[in-house]
Amino acid sequence: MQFLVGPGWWRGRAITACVSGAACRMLPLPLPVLSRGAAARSRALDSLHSSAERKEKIDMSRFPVENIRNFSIIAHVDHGKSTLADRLLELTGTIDKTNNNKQVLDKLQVERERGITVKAQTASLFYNCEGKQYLLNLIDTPGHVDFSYEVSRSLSACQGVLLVVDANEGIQAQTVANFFLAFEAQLSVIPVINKIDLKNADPKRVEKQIEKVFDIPSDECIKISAKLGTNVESVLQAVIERIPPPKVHRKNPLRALVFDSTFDQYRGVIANVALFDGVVSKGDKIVSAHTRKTYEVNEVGVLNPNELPTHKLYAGQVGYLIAGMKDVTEAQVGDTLYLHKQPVEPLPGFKSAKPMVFAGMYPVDQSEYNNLKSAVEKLTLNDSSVTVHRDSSLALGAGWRLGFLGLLHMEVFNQRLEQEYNASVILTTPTVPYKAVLSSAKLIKEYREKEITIINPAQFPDKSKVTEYLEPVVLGTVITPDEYTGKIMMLCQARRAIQKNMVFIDQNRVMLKYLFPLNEIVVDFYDSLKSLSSGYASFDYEDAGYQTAELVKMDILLNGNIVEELVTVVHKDKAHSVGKAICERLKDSLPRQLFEIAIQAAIGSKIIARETVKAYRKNVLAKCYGGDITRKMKLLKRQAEGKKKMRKIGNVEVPKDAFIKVLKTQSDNGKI
Ligand SMILES: Nc1nc2c(ncn2[C@@H]2O[C@H](COP(=O)(O)OP(=O)(O)OP(=O)(O)O)[C@@H](O)[C@H]2O)c(=O)[nH]1
Repeated sequence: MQFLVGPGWWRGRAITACVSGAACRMLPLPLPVLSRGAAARSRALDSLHSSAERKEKIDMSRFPVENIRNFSIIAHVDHGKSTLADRLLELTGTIDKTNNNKQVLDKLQVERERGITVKAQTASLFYNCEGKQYLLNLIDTPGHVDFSYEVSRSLSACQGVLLVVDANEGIQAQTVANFFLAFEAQLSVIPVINKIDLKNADPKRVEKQIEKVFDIPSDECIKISAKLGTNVESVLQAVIERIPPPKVHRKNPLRALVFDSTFDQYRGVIANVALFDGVVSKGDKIVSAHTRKTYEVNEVGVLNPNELPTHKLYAGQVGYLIAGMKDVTEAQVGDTLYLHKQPVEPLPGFKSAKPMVFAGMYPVDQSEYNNLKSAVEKLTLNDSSVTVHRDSSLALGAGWRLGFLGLLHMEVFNQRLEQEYNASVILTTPTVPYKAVLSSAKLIKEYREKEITIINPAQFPDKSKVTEYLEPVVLGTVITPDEYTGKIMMLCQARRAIQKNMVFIDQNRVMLKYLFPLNEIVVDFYDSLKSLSSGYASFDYEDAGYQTAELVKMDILLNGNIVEELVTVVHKDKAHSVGKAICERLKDSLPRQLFEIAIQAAIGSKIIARETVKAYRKNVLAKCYGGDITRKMKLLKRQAEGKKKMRKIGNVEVPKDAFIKVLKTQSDNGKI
């Protein structure tokens, strides 16, 4: 197998001496005023939040660097990250133990409705062990590939991870992807085999997979049931024993990394920070290395999991900071904050997220443009992996072309706009970022470069002006029970994929690696894979650059007129089937009119698919029995004029809601 980790990498990690687990007390760390158990503490915290006057705050200097552990929980989708986080919050007294604690860190409505984590969440836990007071900063991360940018950013604030693997499903595609994110970041990895209570759980088999694929000895795996709470204490002990404290210097000038941020309409930007050096307190004057703007810190604190103000934050700690940043551009994820009087070298920050799909977004009603603009700006602050370019369209007016990490990401963004900002939007057909190497001197001059990226199909240059087209490709990993391998290989072939590797991770599970054109997997590949493997196969992918491709621009025409919003770029071999699908869908959403409507898909001047909406011949004389002949003539003339007028304009009048319906159906169905 190609990417097994070399032996011994794992054992080199730092280990902090820790006392035996038996002596650890699973108690909440009592604050001076909050010492009567979790319930009292919870009540006290409520009052802390409600009363700005409250003086007693946690003294964070009580947590020296050696008593701090910063870690993320990473896993494949649904392997139990958020449930494990619930149990850790309960065990440390951060929340009361009740039967209602289900994925408490998944706070967004979209997360609760879809049952998935889309946003990484931080929680600081206070834990007493052998007389020592530990500060454990936990970050619960999403599992779906579209949100892996959240995972990689979260890892920058950590020294270790809990790699959770389902005891029944075993290692899946995102387990591998997330493990390598942690491995490349040189973090300590604690494998946790979860759901051992399941009837079909086979932790021994999963241990062997972990040993084979990640070279982690099986005796390092911790077997738990996060749902029932079985053996979860050992996870806390392992965090203390196996994850090293952060390497930081409190005496140095402040260096705080902004690794996430959210927007609160009353308090402005709330930046999640990891302190690499120094100390920050309320009242400090700080500078953003990115914008060079100076701010006064209004509040610092930790997330417990709600905001809990503190006097200060010290190097090694992870918390939040509010400093009157009102404009969304002021709080860049990856920025370094430092003290006004003590400039420092900024931290490396993050590679920016690379969008995989682009779509046009427009307000349903243009009068809503400014409201939508403000909503998009605020939401992109909470989700910095979305890229935004201004755009406009003849039919839909002013809007944006947004870049997303995948279709689920696009759907979630849309849902959040609707739910959190009450915004109603139109999304156009999603497209992947193609490239063209230009041959036309005129175009090269216009674009000021020879190779251009096309994120709007309407701007796809003609073949006569191009040396070659390039399409984005990804290296995909499929993990499946062996019995589905044949069918999956056929599916991959149909998606123009090239096989790169195949390896057995145990007696009956196969890991396949394929190079896929991104366009072929971004929409419905995952659904097809799930349906032909009865839900057992998993899929993940990573960017693998570009390859030459025979691409064509496909226009959709209504009675000979191009519909700009429905222009798509497709591979030459797929043009017919995609064109047919769009025409059929458009036919369903256009009302019949007084004349026939030809819906056509065309490549250049060649029509490749056609549907017809029959004319609705209104019998305007139906109510004129007998009667006056001049009245009949008048009505017939009016009908003819109506037809003539539409034809004369040379355009079909598409009711706006019908048009919106087509665009919405496309993105809802995700079929194109
Ligand atoms: N039987 C059993 N079910 C579990 C256990 N842990 C989690 N689950 C269930 O597995 C499902 C997924 O759990 P989550 O905690 O949401 O998983 P996740 O990894 O956070 O999911 P994403 O954030 O969407 O990737 C839920 O229905 C949980 O109740 C366990 O130990 N045993």
